[in-house]
Amino acid sequence: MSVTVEQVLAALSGVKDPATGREIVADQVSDVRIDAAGEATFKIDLISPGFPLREALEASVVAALAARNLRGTIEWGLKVPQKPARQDLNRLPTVKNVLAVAAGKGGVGKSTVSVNTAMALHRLGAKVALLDADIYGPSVPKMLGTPERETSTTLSGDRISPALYRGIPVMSVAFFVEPGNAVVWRGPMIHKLLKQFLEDVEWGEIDYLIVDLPPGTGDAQLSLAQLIPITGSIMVTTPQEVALIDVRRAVNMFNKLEVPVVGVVENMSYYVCPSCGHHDAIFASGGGVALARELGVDLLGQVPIDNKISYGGESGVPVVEGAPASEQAKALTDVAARAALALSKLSATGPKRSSLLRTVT
Ligand SMILES: Nc1ncnc2c1ncn2[C@@H]1O[C@H](COP(=O)(O)OP(=O)(O)OP(=O)(O)O)[C@@H](O)[C@H]1O
Repeated sequence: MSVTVEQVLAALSGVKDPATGREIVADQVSDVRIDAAGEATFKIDLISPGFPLREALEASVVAALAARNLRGTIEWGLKVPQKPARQDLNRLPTVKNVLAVAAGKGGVGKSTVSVNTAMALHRLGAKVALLDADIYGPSVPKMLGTPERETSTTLSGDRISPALYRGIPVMSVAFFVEPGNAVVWRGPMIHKLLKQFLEDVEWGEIDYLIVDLPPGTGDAQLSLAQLIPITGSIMVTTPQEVALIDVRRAVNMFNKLEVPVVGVVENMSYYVCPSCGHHDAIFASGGGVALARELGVDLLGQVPIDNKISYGGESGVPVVEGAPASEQAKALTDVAARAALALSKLSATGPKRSSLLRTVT
């Protein structure tokens, strides 16, 4: 008996995306076709790259078809949802989502997480760009090595094309500020420069613009977070309680700005003994887990302290690119996939604010 396109769609009609709870036939199933042997093939667009719930979705699809004595071949695609329209988001009309990477204090690995998140999502098939807005220590270009293309202005002079590193468009304060002159540049000039990055840069069609914010919660951070149309933010911390206090302050800032905090990354979580593989919590343990619970957000991952990661930063080849099969790269790739999923869920289902506003004054 030959199957029809209508039968396949009818079978799939009850299947829901486990991330959003919405029926996939609404806008994720396309291109249903039946070959000469009567076998069905169709495309399902996932809402985020490296989709951790893909197996669950696949199982529901197979079960729904089997319930009607049907079978089919799935071709997986990627369609990242557009963030909900907000007035200030018009500044970046070709960018679907802006993910800010923030930290309560310096040196916790915020730039390392930014660069590896961008690289990991790029490797998973998303269109990614990276904005280094860390006015105090713009380190993104150094962490990415030599650019394939430098930044330049267009012939008309009113548009800027970003530099290209490993296939990722990048803009950085470092391209315009001599390292020793950063102090002179702070304040209104930096603000103006970043405004230009948002309004005059030809980012192209982008699923996720990753923004490396400066650490802390001072006036500079506040004005940047207001300037940049952030869809959601992730907080990078180390496990010690003293780092966590600063994170709470930073989360409070985002809450005041109504920017959802989508998750916490605990960096330098543990050390893996290279001889025996034992995991040692050299600083403290459980801080990130407790913080995520307190905020009512996901713990996006615990990243080990490891010289592969620091070497990746020093050498200009991020660990997710240089040693993709390593435990360290997998931990960082998981962080990226979970952050992307959280953002896509926000865009697909509307924002949910962190509960911190209720718990911290
Ligand atoms: N998980 C890790 N394992 C080993 N080294 C790490 C790890 N994370 C970060 N580092 C190293 O720690 C240093 C600080 O990291 P990074 O520059 O990413 O921090 P940051 O929070 O962005 O700092 P800043 O406040 O200067 O912007 C770098 O030398 C980096 O390579």
